Amino acid sequence: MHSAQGQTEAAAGYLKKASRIEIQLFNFCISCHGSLILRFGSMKPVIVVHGGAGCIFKEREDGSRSGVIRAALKGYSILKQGGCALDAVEQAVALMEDDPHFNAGCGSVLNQKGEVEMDAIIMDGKNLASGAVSAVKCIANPIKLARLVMEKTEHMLLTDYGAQCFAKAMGVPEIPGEKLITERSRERWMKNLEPDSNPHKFQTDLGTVGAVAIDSEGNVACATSTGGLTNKLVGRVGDTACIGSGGYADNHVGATSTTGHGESIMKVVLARLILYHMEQGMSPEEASDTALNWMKTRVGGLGGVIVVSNSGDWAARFSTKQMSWATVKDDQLYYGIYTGERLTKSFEEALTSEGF
Ligand SMILES: COC(=O)C[C@H](N)C(=O)O
Repeated sequence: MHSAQGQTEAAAGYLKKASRIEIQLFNFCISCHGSLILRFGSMKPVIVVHGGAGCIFKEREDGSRSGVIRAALKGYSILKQGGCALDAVEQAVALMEDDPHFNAGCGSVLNQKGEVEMDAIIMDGKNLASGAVSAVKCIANPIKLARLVMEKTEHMLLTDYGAQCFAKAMGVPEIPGEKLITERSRERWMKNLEPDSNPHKFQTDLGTVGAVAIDSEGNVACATSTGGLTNKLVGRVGDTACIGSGGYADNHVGATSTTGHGESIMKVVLARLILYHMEQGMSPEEASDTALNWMKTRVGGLGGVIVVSNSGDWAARFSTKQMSWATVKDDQLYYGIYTGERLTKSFEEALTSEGF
């Protein structure tokens, strides 16, 4: 054992042993590129939510602000209790679907026929599993149905009648379509039908909802839900239901959820594009701005995004006039609606002021 070879063998043996010890001490994983990621202890959880990019009308501003804050608090509470990122994003989005201030679930905009048709997607960054529904009617929480598609089928996207049959089979209660329609969405629909109406007027104040999160295990997830565009053609499927456009999550990079002009988002595959920029070394903020700028210059589309990286860095960026968003990290809430606005409160204080 005094030869150089002997020493090398001894060192190799020691390393083998040491790495076995490390395996026992630390939670670790090997990425598909073969790099070893050691996680010392657990990740700090982070959640970011949005309530839609666009031009938020004054009458919807307070409701939209408080809706995203409540959703972020809900999601963060789940993460803080050791819950997983998937549960946090699903519950945060479901809360906003139930809130009539947003264009998702109850409060969804109406299609040309005056009906609600909703799209939703959820994705698990651990294994790239994803589930989506498009053009679904008469259910309260499309995001929950999307999760069932992910977990109970071998498919990734169910649409319209097929999604409705699946919902029935899963015991998801069917509700009257009227229950999803608010006074505001019906008024807009009627105004848009007037011959001299400006078809773009209400297209800017919509309110799609979304969430991204990282949990204490380092798993990321995203969820997005929408009623789509006002007075859209029956059967129109937007970006929200399409993997890579409305959202994407991959533990090797991070997670993102998008909002804005769906047809533009689909043309540049916005969610995956942001993660691609991050893979090339950009921060979540740089990647978001670069991708949003590309969408604007290449196809003339505006939108907004939320991002969390696999190291817990986050961003909420938009090229529209406004986007309501809220984040909780390190027990601190951050939120805003206007460009450059970043208000903050402690998590505990926010829980009390929101009546949780
Ligand atoms: C803010 O509006 C939206 O996000 C709409 C959604 N992206 C759609 O086109 O279906």
